[in-house]
Amino acid sequence: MQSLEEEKNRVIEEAFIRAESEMKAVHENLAGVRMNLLTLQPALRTLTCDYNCLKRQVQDFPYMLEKAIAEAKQEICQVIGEVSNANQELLRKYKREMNLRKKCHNELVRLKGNIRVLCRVRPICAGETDAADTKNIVTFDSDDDAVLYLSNKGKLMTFELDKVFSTQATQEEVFQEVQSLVTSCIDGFNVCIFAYGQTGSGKTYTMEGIPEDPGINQRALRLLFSEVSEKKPDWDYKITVSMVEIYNETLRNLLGDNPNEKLDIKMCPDGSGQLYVPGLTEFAVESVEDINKVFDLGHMNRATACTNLNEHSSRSHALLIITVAGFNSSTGHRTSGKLNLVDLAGSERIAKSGAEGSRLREAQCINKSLSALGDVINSLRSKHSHVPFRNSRLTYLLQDSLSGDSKTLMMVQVSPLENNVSESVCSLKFAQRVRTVEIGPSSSSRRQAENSSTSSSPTHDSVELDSPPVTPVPLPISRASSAGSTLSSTSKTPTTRRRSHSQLSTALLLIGWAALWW
Ligand SMILES: Nc1ncnc2c1ncn2[C@@H]1O[C@H](COP(=O)(O)OP(=O)(O)OP(=O)(O)O)[C@@H](O)[C@H]1O
Repeated sequence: MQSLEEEKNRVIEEAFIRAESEMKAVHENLAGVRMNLLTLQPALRTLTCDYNCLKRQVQDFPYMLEKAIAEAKQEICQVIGEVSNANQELLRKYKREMNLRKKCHNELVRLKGNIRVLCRVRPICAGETDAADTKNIVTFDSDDDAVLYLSNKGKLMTFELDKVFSTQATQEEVFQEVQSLVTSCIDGFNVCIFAYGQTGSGKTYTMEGIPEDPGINQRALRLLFSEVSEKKPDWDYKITVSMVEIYNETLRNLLGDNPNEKLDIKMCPDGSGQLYVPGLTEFAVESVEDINKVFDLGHMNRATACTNLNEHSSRSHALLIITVAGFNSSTGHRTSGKLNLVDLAGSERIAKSGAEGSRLREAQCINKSLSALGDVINSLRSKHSHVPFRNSRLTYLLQDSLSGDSKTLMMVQVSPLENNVSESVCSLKFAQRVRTVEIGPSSSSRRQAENSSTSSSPTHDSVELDSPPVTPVPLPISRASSAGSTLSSTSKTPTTRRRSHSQLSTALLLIGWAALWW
C-alpha cells in the first residue's frame, strides 16, 4: 500500500511537473499571440479607417461625379461662350475689313477713273512677215508702260493711255490688269469691258483667246468661281451667263433654242427703271465644264446663222453677259452685279474698205452703234442730263453698265503694221478721248487743270490727222496735246503720269491708313 501510495505520489508529481511545463509553454504561446495581437491592432485600425473612408467615398461617389460633370459642363460652356464671342468678334472684324477692302478698292478704281483705257498691240503674225507693207511702226517706252509711239509718215506720234501691252504681253498679264474690275461685280457693281479696234487687231484673241490660252472671258469666269467659293459659307452666289450678238442692229440670243429669233430690249414693268431682254436665255454656271458647254453652244448658234463665221464675227458685236447674285445668310444682305464682256465689231473705215450693198449696210450699222457709243461716252463726259443710250442696241443694252456707279474698261487693240497705220491712229485717238470720261463722282477739276497744263506743253505740236474710221462724235479733246500729237524727240509728257502717281499714292495712303485703323 505504501509503495503504491508512493508510486501514486510520484506519478502525480511527474504529471504536475509535466503539466507545469506544458502550462509554461502555453503561457509562452499565449504571450506570443498577445504580442501579435498588439501589433495587428493598429493595422486593423488603419484598415478599418481605410475601409470606412472608402465606404464614405463610395457613398459620396455619385454625388461627386454629378458635381464634377456639372463643373465640367460649366467650364465647357464657358469656353464655348468665349470661343463663340471670339468668333463673333472675328466675324465682325472680318466684315469690317471686307467693307474697308471694298471701299479701298472702289476708291482706287475711282481714283484711276471710272473708265480705264488700256491698249494692246498684237504681234505680227507668221503669214504677214513677208509682205512689203508689213513694216512694224509701233514702239514702246521702256520706262513708261502707259506710252506708245507710232511712226506715221515719218513722224513719231505719242499716245498716252492707262497702260499699254506690248506684243509680248501674255493673256495672263492682260487679265491681271482687269481682274480687279471683274471681282468688283461680286460686290454688286456693273462692269463693262470692251475690246475696240479694227478687224484683225486682236479683239477676239484678247476677249475669247484660243483653247490653249483663253482670254478675258474664260479667265473672268474662273476667277469669279474661285472668289465666290472663298466667300462660302457666309455668302451664297449664283453666277449666270447670257450670250448675245448684235448684227445689223438686231439682237440675237446665242444660247436660245432658236438663234435666228430677234430679241427686244424693254423697260421693267415694275417701274424700277431697269432694262430687261424678254426671252434672253440665262445659264447658271458653276464650273469650267459649264463655261465650255455654254461657249460651245454660243459659237455653234453664231455659226449656224451665217455663211462665213470669221467675216460675220468681224461685222457684229459679241456680248457675254455675266450676272453675279449674292446672298449673305448671316446678315440677309443681297448683292447683284453684272459683268459685260464685249467684243466689238471691227472699226475700219467704210471708205477704205469700199463696202457696197449688204457690206455697206453692215458697215453703216457698225458705224451707227460705235457712234452711239461715242455719243454716250461724250454725254457722260460732259455730264449732260440726257445720255442718248437708246440710239443703238449696243448702248441701250449696256445702259446700266455704262452709267451711275458702273465701271468701264476699254481695251483698244492695235495692229503694228504700216498698212494699218491710219486705223491705228484713229483707234488710239478715240481711246484717248474715252479716257477723259468720268462716269461717276470724280476728280474732274484736278484732271481739267492737269489737262490744260498738258495742252500748253511746248513740246507738242498739234497735227491734222485722218478722221477716225467710225467717228463717234467730235469729242472735245481735253488731252489734245497727247491725242494724236507728234514728238520730234523722245521726250515725254509727265503730267498725266504724275496724276496717276499722285492718285496711286493717295490710294496707297488710304490703304495704309485703313491698315493702321484695322
Ligand atoms: N496677242 C496676240 N498674240 C498672238 N496672236 C494674236 C494676238 N492678237 C491677235 N492675234 C492673232 O491675230 C489674228 C487676228 O486676231 P483676232 O481675230 O482676234 O482679231 P479681231 O480684232 O477680233 O478681228 P475681227 O474684228 O475680224 O473679229 C488671229 O489669228 C489671232 O490669233
